[in-house]
Amino acid sequence: MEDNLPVNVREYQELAKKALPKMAYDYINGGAEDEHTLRENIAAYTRIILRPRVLVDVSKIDMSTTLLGYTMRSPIIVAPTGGHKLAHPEGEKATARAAASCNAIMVLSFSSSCKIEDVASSCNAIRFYQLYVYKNRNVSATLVRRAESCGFKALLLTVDTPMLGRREADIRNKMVFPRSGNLEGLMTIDDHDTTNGSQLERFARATLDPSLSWKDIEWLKSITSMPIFLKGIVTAEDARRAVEAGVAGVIVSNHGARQLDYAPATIAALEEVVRAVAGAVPVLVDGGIRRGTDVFKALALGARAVMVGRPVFFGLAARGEAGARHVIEMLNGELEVAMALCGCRSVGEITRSHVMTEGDRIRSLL
Ligand SMILES: Cc1cc2nc3c(=O)[nH]c(=O)nc-3n(C[C@H](O)[C@H](O)[C@H](O)COP(=O)(O)O)c2cc1C
Ligand SMILES: CCCCCCCCCCC(=O)C(=O)O
Repeated sequence: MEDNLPVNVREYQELAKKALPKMAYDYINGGAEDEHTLRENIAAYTRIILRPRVLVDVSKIDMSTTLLGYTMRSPIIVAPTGGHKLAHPEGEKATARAAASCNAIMVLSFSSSCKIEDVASSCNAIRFYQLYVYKNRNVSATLVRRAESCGFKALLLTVDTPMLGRREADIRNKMVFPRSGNLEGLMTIDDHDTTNGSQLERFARATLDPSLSWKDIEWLKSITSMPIFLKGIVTAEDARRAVEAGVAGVIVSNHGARQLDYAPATIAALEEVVRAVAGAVPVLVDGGIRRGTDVFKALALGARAVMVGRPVFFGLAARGEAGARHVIEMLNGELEVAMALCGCRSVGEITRSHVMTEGDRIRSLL
């Protein structure tokens, strides 16, 4: 057993910063433009207060929850993040093993540095696949088919990235993204311009399909039988359209504040989306979750589950598979304590009355 293991996500972030080259750390940590939304994703959680309930028998806490009929040990899912080989040579295979050992669902990114097949064979687990749509639809369709035949159980279509947000640290660092084995034989990336800006941004501009629109959900349904979630919804209007389009779930996400700066903090947008969806499909949320209490707050505001991005990446960078696993376990442990101290024995007992938002405080003064 190592001495002085980190005791929270913030300490993992510090270790990751020491362990990684600047270009990699800045890519993982950074957000778009002024990084206002990046700060707000975290700050908005700090403005929500918990309302503890006492004298409840909490000798048994059950954090399990279900999604699409799958039972998870806790409502924490590993968010899709690209390029895990930036953090560790084993890349997404290490993250997949970490998630599987915690019985947590991992969403494999379309821009993963390991092949879909290698991640699938690295260990047994329920996994979802995240999709971007390329201008060459056949490439995306092929990757979807490969994910489905590898046993992935759901598809998360990321809808907030018709083009890449301006991540100024990546532009400054001339960010170079690890090659994805997934594109071998499907697409060649000829980028000889090593002098200027972010290579990832150039590649995204050359390949992502900015014409993707609501009508393409039908196309996606026609090429897969996996249930489809839309990732990147932050308004009631889009949430209602998503339900009308017949998706299996909605993910309140601003892409970890890497796309549109001054988009709302996700925890601030969650209730609006939950109300609009009105129970038709499960609502998930990601962005800024660094504590078990954050998970608790998201569930109290109506999320079925949460996804966690950078914290797991930091764990992987700091201590490989063991670090990624420890991050998930720490968040689980913190959630368990939060539930006990709020008098909740199961996630079903976490209710809106367990939190007080800024809006609640203002309304109580009127
Ligand atoms: C380094 C990094 C890479 C990411 N890559 C992807 C990706 O390939 N596809 C995607 O849909 N979202 C991607 N995201 C966004 C995450 O899925 C998620 O929305 C976000 O990380 C949640 O915020 P958090 O990091 O504060 O937990 C990425 C985020 C980071 C930090
Ligand atoms: C194999 C590279 C695929 C590039 C597709 C678009 C770039 C997305 C990069 C990952 C991402 O979403 C991020 O936030 O970073």
